[in-house]
Amino acid sequence: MSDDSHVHCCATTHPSDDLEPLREAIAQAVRDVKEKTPLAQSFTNFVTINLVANAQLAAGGTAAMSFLPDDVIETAKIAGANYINVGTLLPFYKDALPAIAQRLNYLGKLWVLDPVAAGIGKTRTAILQSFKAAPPTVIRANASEVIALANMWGLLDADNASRPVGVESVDEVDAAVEPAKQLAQFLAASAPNQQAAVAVSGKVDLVTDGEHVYRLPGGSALMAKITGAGCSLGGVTATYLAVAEPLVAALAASLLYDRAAEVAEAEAKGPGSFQVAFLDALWNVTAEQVAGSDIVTQ
Ligand SMILES: Nc1ncnc2c1ncn2[C@@H]1O[C@H](COP(=O)(O)OP(=O)(O)OP(=O)(O)O)[C@@H](O)[C@H]1O
Ligand SMILES: Cc1ncsc1CCO
Ligand SMILES: [Mg+2]
Repeated sequence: MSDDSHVHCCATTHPSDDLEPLREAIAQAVRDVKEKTPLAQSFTNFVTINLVANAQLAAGGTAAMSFLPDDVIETAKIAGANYINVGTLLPFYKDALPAIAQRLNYLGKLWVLDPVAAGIGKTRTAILQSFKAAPPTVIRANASEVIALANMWGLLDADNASRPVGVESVDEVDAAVEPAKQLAQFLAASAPNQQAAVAVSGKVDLVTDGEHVYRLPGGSALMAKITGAGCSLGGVTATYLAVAEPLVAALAASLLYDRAAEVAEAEAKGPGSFQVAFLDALWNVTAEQVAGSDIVTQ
């Protein structure tokens, strides 16, 4: 068998590559969530809060949504991981979110950040700035948000211009490779076991632990036609973070989303039926399908 045919055979059907240990850890994370039904707590936006909870349940976990600091901290004590999404802000968040992040970090509680609309508004900027001193373990965002946050935290050189973006990405995932690596390295430096990850969503998703970069092709363009695809991916990433290390959690969640989106697209007539089919597919996609996905490391 030539090298070419070997690569073709195994990348597309039954993978047998040097990612085998990582694939086994991803499969184990998917199985563990289905078996252990871990609780991941969310402090998230009002637009997509229902989809976040339903996606966490469909992946096999459980959900709890909280906003008041004492509620968040008490729930964090019984949750496996936590999720903060700054999509819709209220005045009290300006003090509450920095205090919550500090307390989570002090207690050693892991959390995932979705810096929705990073760069927009003084309040959001103050909140996201404050997280630099009490960082999450995983960041899940679109490319524009990753670039904006890395800039805000002073992790980039002047070449990477910062500008505010809305909730939709205006950048390609490839433009966020270096910002994502810088962010992951920064998170890892203050993380338990020095392990962290950044997941950048888009047509081809990208996940990095600060050292390695993994590109995840596939999914469906219809994901951009339902609100909360990204927000709920952050929530499901927290569900996996309750049972797995950050890199494995970020990969498992992003790959589950890609496979489930493909199943849903085949059944959907439009965005409405797509969202319903997508939730069903989150439930039905197997650990083997997730772990057997194409993962591009070049
Ligand atoms: N063109 C596309 N093709 C395939 N998958 C896509 C596409 N665009 C987005 N996705 C998928 O949609 C999910 C969310 O990614 P997206 O980049 O839209 O997040 P987002 O901008 O933060 O979304 P939101 O803030 O609306 O929740 C990911 O699973 C990603 O792979
Ligand atoms: C549409 C929208 N507006 C604030 S948060 C949100 C959900 C997608 O990020
Ligand atoms: Mg988003």
